[in-house]
Amino acid sequence: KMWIDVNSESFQYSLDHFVIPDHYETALSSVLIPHGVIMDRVEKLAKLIVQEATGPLVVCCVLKGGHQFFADLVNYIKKNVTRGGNSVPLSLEFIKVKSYHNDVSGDVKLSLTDDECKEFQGKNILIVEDIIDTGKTMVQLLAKLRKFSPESVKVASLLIKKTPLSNGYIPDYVGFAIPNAFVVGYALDYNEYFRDLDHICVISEHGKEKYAV
Ligand SMILES: O=P(O)(O)OC[C@H]1O[C@H](OP(=O)(O)OP(=O)(O)O)[C@H](O)[C@@H]1O
Ligand SMILES: Oc1ncnc2c1N=NC2
Ligand SMILES: [Mg+2]
Ligand SMILES: [Mg+2]
Repeated sequence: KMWIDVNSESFQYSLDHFVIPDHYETALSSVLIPHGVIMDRVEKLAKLIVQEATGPLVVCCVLKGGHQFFADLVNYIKKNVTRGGNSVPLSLEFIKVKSYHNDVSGDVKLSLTDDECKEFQGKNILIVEDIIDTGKTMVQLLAKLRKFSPESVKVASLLIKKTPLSNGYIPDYVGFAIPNAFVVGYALDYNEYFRDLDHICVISEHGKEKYAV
């Protein structure tokens, strides 16, 4: 199978079994993916990506939510070599995309100037995202990037959500498929809260009310 399928019944851990920042204790309902498991999966994704790399990569972080996965993935990529024993030269790009208010997807706001896009022309791009939920962000981002005729574009997303709202987009590399719940932590936020939480957790109803905007 391409990814680890997280079915909510057998995978949710009690908050009591992990170190959780005091300031978030009452705003979370469970730990879905502990930080250590995330790191072990990211290490494997890095190995797969390097094995399939055919030359230098432009690794593109989709801010803000993608930053932690991007940082850890790039660190692991640097430790790997291709099947032919070659290391993979990397250059790094950062683009900011925003569409969520509370736990609802709105208009996708893409801050990508044409100058920045010139960096992508004729290059092998790896887009790094935290989650594919409805798929709106990625479909719109890919449409914009394709206009700058890159050599190739691949997408790595740590998570994909099993939601009826999905437009069916599936990335090239996926860490975990998660249940249809709003998750936070490992740079995933709810109105900018929880990015400072290491584990991927399910937000509680109290947390949604407490941090609603
Ligand atoms: O598949 P979709 O339904 O489009 O949702 C996924 C996107 O939404 C979130 O970004 P958000 O708008 O919260 O901005 P952020 O990355 O700054 O948190 C997330 O980081 C993905 O980029
Ligand atoms: O579950 C989620 N948690 C945080 N951010 C997002 C989510 N789904 N789309 C964006
Ligand atoms: Mg995002
Ligand atoms: Mg967000």
